[in-house]
Amino acid sequence: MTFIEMLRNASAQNNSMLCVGLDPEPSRFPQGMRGDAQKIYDFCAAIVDATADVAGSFKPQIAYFAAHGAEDQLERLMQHMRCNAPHVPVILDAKRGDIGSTAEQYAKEAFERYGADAVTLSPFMGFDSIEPYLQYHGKGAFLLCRTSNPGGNDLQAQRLASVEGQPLLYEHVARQAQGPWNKNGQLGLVVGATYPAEIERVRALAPTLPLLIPGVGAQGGDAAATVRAGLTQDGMIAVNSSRAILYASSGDDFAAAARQAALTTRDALNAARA
Ligand SMILES: O=c1ccn([C@@H]2O[C@H](COP(=O)(O)O)[C@@H](O)[C@H]2O)c(=O)[nH]1
Repeated sequence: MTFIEMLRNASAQNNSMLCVGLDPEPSRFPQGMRGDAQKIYDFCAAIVDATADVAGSFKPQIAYFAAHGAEDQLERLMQHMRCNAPHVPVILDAKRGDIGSTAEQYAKEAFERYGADAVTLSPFMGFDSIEPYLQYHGKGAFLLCRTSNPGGNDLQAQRLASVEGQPLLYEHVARQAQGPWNKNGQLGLVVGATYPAEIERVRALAPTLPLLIPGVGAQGGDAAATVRAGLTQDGMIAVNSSRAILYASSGDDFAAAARQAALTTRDALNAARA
């Protein structure tokens, strides 16, 4: 099954456009685990188990594991998700971008070492930096397009004078991903929930691509505006929330609280469907 089929099936089965983000920060763990980087797997596995029937996708952010030398725990977590939530696709948020030969190694890391269903990529180095990921049949890749952070505009909103019609850089990325770059039919785009007008613009340029939309929850993006701007008949959305779910409680009830936060977010997204 391809990544896009998995995303469609999981979204339908769990009635969910919510992507549960896994950004484990030991200093924010509940009392008995606090500050202990050896507990990253236990913390994340508890969140996965509590949200497996609520999430349309999971998104571990690799930096939160690598910063603690916890890549082995990420491997175990990926295995845990495959066993305990096999219907939910996993998007490895790695934001890789490098020349082709190095990209081959990053693709191997994401899809062979970790067994991710999709990965996030920076398209800044052009198509040859994306191509190695497309060699993996059925695997997905989300290209950064209009990111959720305020500085995203520094480059992404610059006009490309060399391209016909003079689009903004993020508009050009959206067009390339919808068109000539989408060699395996599994490309998607990352667009921030903090910029609903840009989500709408990206959706107009890329009507059938899945959009990964971080920025609701801790970053304050509007869930309803996100759905109205991004969701269409042909275009799926995966709306990510990480900290607001992971740290809904700092007590021993953290997993139950995460589940409740995930349910509330999922229901808010569903309520905004047309
Ligand atoms: O434009 C982007 C691209 C990626 N992210 C990532 O999403 C989560 C957001 O976490 P919250 O706690 O829900 O704010 C995080 O992993 C970012 O690296 C993004 O925020 N914006």
